[in-house]
Amino acid sequence: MKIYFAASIRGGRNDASLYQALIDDLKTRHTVLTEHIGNPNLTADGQIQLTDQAIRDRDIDWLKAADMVVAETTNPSLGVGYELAYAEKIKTPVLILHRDQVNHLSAMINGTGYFDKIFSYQTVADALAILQRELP
Ligand SMILES: O=c1[nH]c(=O)n([C@H]2C[C@H](O)[C@@H](COP(=O)(O)O)O2)cc1CO
Repeated sequence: MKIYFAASIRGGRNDASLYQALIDDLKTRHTVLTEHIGNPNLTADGQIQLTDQAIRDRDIDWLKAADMVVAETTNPSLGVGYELAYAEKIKTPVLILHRDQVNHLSAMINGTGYFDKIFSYQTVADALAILQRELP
């Protein structure tokens, strides 16, 4: 499957190594369109070599091409919220991973019936087990 992995960039990069671990696992079985999100050298400035319009248009093209969106939502991100709403509009299936012990997922996501695969997890190993079970 082609997977659009969504996670925080300008919202903050504290979980960048976690994103990398999730992407590395998905890549063993699927194609990840947004590999850059796990890049440890990508800071909260974002992809400054591109214009914001180029980032947005490229990502929407990838979102339209994706079979599935996988989002790690613990670190709040406006961009991820936008991508999730877009996925809902174009009816792309979504899987959400969130660490409830860190914060509560936005009601605007948790309260949307379309998002019916929301998994709370604690450790990286838990998250990897969810991905391996749900996206074999
Ligand atoms: O440089 C970027 N590259 C990029 O692909 N994005 C996309 C992919 C991420 O899933 C999402 C992150 O949004 P934000 O930067 O608001 O946290 O937006 C966002 C930025 C910067 O906003």
